[in-house]
Amino acid sequence: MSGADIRYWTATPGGPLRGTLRVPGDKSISHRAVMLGALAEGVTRIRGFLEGEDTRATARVFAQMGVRIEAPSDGERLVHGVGLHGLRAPVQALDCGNAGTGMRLLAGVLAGQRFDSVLVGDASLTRRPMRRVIDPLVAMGARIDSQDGLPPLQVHGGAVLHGLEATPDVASAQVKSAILLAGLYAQGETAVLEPHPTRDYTERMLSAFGWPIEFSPGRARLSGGHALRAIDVDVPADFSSAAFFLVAASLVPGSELTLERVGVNPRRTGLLHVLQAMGADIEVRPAGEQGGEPVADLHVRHAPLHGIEVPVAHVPDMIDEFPALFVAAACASGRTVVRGAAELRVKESDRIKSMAAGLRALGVRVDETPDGATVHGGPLQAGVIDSVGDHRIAMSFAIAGQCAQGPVRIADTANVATSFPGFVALAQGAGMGLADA
Ligand SMILES: O=C(O)C1=C[C@@H](OP(=O)(O)O)[C@@H](O)[C@H](O)C1
Ligand SMILES: C=C(OP(=O)(O)O)C(=O)O
Repeated sequence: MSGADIRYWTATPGGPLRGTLRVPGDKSISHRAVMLGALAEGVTRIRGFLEGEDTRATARVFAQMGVRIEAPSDGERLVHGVGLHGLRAPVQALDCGNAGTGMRLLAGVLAGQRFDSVLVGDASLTRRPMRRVIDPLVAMGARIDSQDGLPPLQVHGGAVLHGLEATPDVASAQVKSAILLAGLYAQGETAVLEPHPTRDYTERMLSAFGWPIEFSPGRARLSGGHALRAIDVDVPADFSSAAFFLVAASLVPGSELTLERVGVNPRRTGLLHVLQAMGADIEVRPAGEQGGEPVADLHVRHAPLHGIEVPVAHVPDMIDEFPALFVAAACASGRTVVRGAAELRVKESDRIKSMAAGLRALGVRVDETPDGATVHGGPLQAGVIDSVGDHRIAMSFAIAGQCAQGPVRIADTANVATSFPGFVALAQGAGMGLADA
């Protein structure tokens, strides 16, 4: 990106956050709804689809393989499924943009096709490790080439896949999902036994699309040779997007905010438990089910936070929320210790390094470790932050700016559109001091 293209935000304390907000649709569910809708028989109607760059990239990839996807209104998609074997060979490389989820799950789908394909991504995605999906898929019979386990991935068509009992070392829903999606095309049974349970959206959605699957936390098992039948998918609001507002309203005196109909799958709500343990006042008001997922209105009021040792068992259930947690920790009294979170180093950026650098620029002491950090709460000063093109880093420092003693200027914020289009307007509407300049 040339200097002239870099977008900046300026975050300043704006006063209490108030009102009722609905954040955009869940990213993980939106990716999967397009994928399974494309491979199903019939027309899948998606409501609450995340209009983010990551999920739109996934929709474009399936359009390149002959799937008709209509967008009758904002957040709505009609996916005209082509059936499990109906995808067509793409003419060009399939561009997943910034999305690890898109690329890793697609690798599983493409491993079972008759045609060759190439998966590419942006500069950040091109640095992210793919061996974690390549190795189990190759063990199932797939043929995938890469340079040192990094994108682009060349997926060769016509491989005969067989089922496998996979025991990945890393707790990753993306790895589990890639294996299960390849398992749809495999002979025999495919099982995944995880080192720690991760989000189970692929399992729940396969079942809703009529594919026989057995699953329980940390375990999933299915066989090839069935069919997917189109359904309607009503996507709940994304907990990871709501997280920024949970932290901001907890930190800013006088705040009282309700986040409506947020997906509260237990594999996503680790931050809720951790913030509550730090003293946050968050009430979870169950609001039934949406798209087969539990949803709740989250009512948050300002409360003073104190540092804690984050229980390692919560780490996979809050993996995308650590940047926001680091800000909560910086504004809390005492120390917050994070361990067992080495996965943060292989996200859109090295999120331990990016958050430590940004917080230090605001005068906060952060001691990094290979798998976490200790954040010492204290006053935040004015400063300039580089988001390094990582959406969650940019939004986290917008929250930090609400508690700082002077303006926090954040460089390179355009990437927020990957997961949270409309963040600035929603944040301003809630009362945050945030200028897109
Ligand atoms: O399966 C998914 O939709 C996701 C899984 C997580 O990644 P890992 O599987 O790498 O932990 C998460 O960080 C990502 O934002 C979405
Ligand atoms: C890690 C993330 O997404 P992905 O892996 O899909 O790029 C994220 O959204 O924080």
